[in-house]
Amino acid sequence: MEKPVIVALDVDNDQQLDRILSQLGEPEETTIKIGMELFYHSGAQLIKKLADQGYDIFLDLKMHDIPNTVYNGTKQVARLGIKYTTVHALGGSEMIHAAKQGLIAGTPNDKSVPKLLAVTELTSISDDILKHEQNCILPMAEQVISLAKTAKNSGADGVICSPLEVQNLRKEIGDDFLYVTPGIRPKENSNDDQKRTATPQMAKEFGSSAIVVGRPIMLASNPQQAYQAIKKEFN
Ligand SMILES: O=C(O)c1cc(=O)[nH]c(=O)n1[C@@H]1O[C@H](COP(=O)(O)O)[C@@H](O)[C@H]1O
Repeated sequence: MEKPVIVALDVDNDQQLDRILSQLGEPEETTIKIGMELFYHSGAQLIKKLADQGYDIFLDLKMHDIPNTVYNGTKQVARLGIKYTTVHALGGSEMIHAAKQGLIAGTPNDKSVPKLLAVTELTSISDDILKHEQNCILPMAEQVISLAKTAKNSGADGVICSPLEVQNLRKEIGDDFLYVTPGIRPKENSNDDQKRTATPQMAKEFGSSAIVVGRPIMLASNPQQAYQAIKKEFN
């Protein structure tokens, strides 16, 4: 089976949204990511509408708050018929556990519980930022492993990390866990604000379970072509 190329729909208006969706293909075969930009613009109604059309939806709200607040937050998003959602692993084991419990409590009986993905270190964080701004004493590779272990032990279904970390994570944590990787840049694209990047081909070789791609598709002169090329390179 093809591994998902999750398209980050980072737009803030319906025209752009419709234009891009019309280029991605059948909803039943397409996974889309709705992040803060579109969710704060269009809200829960849009998520329900797209889920009803058959899209697999990754609702990326990166919750990071006290456990009680996150529990109540994920309980609400579980009602929307989404497939994945996110929290920051840095919120800690109690918070990740609460997020999972909220998802279980909020999922209607006829639906599957959304998969909980914990963001390790954002792909926009460099070694230098980790050391000098986050004052982290571990190197990036070890910090990501440590956060991923906490996530797994707290009930998360997978992590968000850079493709560069997946091989190590699979060795340390195993294959029964999702490794979803943004920071994807085909050779011809610039890195923008991303720091720990890889091509779709590298992500495939390193063992990413799925890749998340935004601007290389959204800003392409031909998004349909860019999406198809990335799918082919990753699978
Ligand atoms: O949780 C995410 O999806 C995420 C985590 C991370 O560490 N880095 C990261 O880029 N993302 C998201 O992945 C997408 C990447 O977008 P592009 O850099 O445009 O491909 C954005 O929607 C980010 O919010």
